Amino acid sequence: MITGQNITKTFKQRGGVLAGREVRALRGVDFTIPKGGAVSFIGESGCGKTTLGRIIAGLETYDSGEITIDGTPMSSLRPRKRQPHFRRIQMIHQDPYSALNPTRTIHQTLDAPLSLRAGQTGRPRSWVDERAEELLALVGLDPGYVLPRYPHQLSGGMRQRVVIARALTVDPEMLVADEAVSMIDVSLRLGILALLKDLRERLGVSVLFITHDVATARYIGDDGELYVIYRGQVIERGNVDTIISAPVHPYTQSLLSAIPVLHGLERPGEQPVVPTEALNESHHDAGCLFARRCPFRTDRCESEPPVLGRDEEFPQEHACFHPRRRDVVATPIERG
Ligand SMILES: Nc1ncnc2c1ncn2[C@@H]1O[C@H](COP(=O)(O)OP(=O)(O)OP(=O)(O)O)[C@@H](O)[C@H]1O
Repeated sequence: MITGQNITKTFKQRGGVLAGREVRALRGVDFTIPKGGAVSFIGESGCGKTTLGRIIAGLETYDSGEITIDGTPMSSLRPRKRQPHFRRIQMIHQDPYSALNPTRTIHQTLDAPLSLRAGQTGRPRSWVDERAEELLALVGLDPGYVLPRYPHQLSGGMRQRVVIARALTVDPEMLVADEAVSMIDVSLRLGILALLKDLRERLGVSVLFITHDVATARYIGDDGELYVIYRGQVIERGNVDTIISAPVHPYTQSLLSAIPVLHGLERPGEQPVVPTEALNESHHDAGCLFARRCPFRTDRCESEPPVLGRDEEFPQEHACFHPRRRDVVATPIERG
């Protein structure tokens, strides 16, 4: 199990007109990813979901907070001693082509980490080739066809399967799939999602999806948890089906709506949700971060920050003073 408490991260813009300006990518995020569980982080571009995924995978530092992997708080270890823990969390990036070395055959790509693993675990050399074939078969590829080939000789879907096979060489506890199907041909996406779902079921590996696409979040399993992130904060969290079928935060409602903006359905005549880019993000952090875009805001929202929590009325957690089921048109979902 992997947990995070109050994770914060601020970036300083390096170049351009905004050089020196601070970007609060994460403003105190808590999360729990159970063993074998499926969690999705969803939110619009720039909300901080990739930063959080990279922190969980040990690829990015964080300013404050604590990450605990299988009961061990990472702050109790020196950076070098953290590596073996984070190695068990493998990231699958959106572009499988750039993730693979174009000058290496798939055999060479898998041989390196497997040889290392064999050395660590005292296995014979013959195990390396056997395991490479086994892993390729596990991800739905024909080892005989794939092993001698270079990445450019494979389709995008095949390449992403190779990336997943490579991630499996270290017997990971968790796969972090960051928009893992967004650059793959639409016809092949479902196959990759089905594979991740299958690996979860067969190997007990947990899967973290980072996506802006609600259908992806939902596909992985109806026991999955959904975290809706807005400007570095989790604003709604709970069972994926519960949130998708009955979101209570106006931001989630606007995100799930088939139409690009949520009109003031509850209070006709109110202004619709304002796109983020229309706002100056640097001010108005005193109250709810969504207040200026929200058609349901009141004075309280402008001055007091709502805290993520559960009340008696709704099963999911939310950070809103005016949670309510509203009649939004959700994106149609197809689940295999
Ligand atoms: N290395 C960096 N240096 C400076 N700012 C950064 C860096 N990485 C991320 N940011 C900023 O932090 C914020 C969160 O970025 P992040 O990539 O985590 O968001 P995201 O929700 O994953 O967006 P996207 O879906 O577009 O990848 C953004 O404002 C982004 O510009």
